[in-house]
Amino acid sequence: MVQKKLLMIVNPTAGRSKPRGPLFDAAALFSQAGYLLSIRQTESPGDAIKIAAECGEDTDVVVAVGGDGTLNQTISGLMSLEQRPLLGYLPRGSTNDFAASLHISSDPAAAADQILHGQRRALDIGRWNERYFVYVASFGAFTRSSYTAPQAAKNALGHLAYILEGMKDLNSLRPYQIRLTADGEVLDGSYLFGAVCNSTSIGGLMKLNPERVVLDDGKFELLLIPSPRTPQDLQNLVLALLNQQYDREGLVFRHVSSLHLETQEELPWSLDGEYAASVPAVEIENHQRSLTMLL
Ligand SMILES: Nc1ncnc2c1ncn2[C@@H]1O[C@H](COP(=O)(O)OP(=O)(O)OP(=O)(O)O)[C@@H](O)[C@H]1O
Repeated sequence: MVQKKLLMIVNPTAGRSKPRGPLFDAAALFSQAGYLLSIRQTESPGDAIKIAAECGEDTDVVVAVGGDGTLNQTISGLMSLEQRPLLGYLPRGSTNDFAASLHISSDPAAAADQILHGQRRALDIGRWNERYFVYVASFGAFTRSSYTAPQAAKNALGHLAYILEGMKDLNSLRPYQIRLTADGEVLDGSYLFGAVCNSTSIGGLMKLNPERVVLDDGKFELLLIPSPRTPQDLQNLVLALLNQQYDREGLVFRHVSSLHLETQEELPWSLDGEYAASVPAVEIENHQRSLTMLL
C-alpha cells in the first residue's frame, strides 16, 4: 500500500510567544495516523508560496502552520497547481479570524485531530489580480496620517474599529474616490472602507449572519462604507454597523462573484492581512470550490 503524504508548512515567526511543544504533539498525531510526514519551515517572507507550489502536487495533504498570512501564502502556492492536495490549518497567529469562523481549535493537537477526523469542506478562493485571498480582501479605513504605511494596511480592520470607536473627527477620515462595478452593477463613489469577504467574522468588528455566508457558493460578501458628510451621518453609520444593519445609511452590502475597481488614488489593500500595494485597477474573481479543507 502506498503511504499517504502530509506536508506541514511552518512559519516559525508566527505565534512566537506560544509554546512549541503542542506542535510536536500535532506532528506525532499525523505520523501515528499513518502519514509520511514532512515539515518545512519558512525561511523568509513569502516562502510558504514557493514551498506549497513546489511540493503541493506531490503530497496528499498540506497543513499551513502559522497566522492568516501563512494560510494565505500556502493557498496562493496551491492555486498555481493543476492537482491540488487537501488543505489543513493549524492557527498560530495573533488574530486568527478565519480559523475562529471555521471553528478550528487554537490548540495544535486538537486542530490536528480535526484535520484527521473532521469533514471535507470545499472552499471558494478569491483571485485579486495575480494574487489570492481566502477570506478577505479589503481597502481603506485609514486616517489621513496612517494610510500609506504597509503595517497600517495590514491592520486595516483594527484601524476601522479604532476609527469607528473614536468617531469624533470627520476631517481625519480618509475617503477614497473609486469606480467600482460588482457583477455588472455600477457602485462608483467615495468610500472609507471596502471589504470583499468569505467569512462570518472580520476583525472582530463585522459579524455576518452564518446563514447568509456560504463558503462555497461562488459568491463573496461585499461591504462598502460610504464617506459620511456630517458628524451625524458618521454617527448613524457607526450605529448601523454596530447593529449589523449592513443595508442602511448608505452602506452597500451585496453577494457578488466578480468585481472591477479603478482608482486614481493611492489605495493599499490587505489580502487576509497581507499587504498589497496600490494599483490603478483591481480585478477580483471568485474561483468556486477551488480547494478542499479538512476541518
Ligand atoms: N522565516 C521568516 N522570517 C520572516 N518572516 C517570515 C518568515 N516566514 C514567514 N514570514 C512572514 O511572516 C508574515 C506573517 O505571517 P503570519 O500572518 O502567518 O503570522 P502572524 O502575523 O503572527 O499572524 P496573524 O497575521 O494572524 O496575526 C508573513 O507575511 C510571512 O511572509
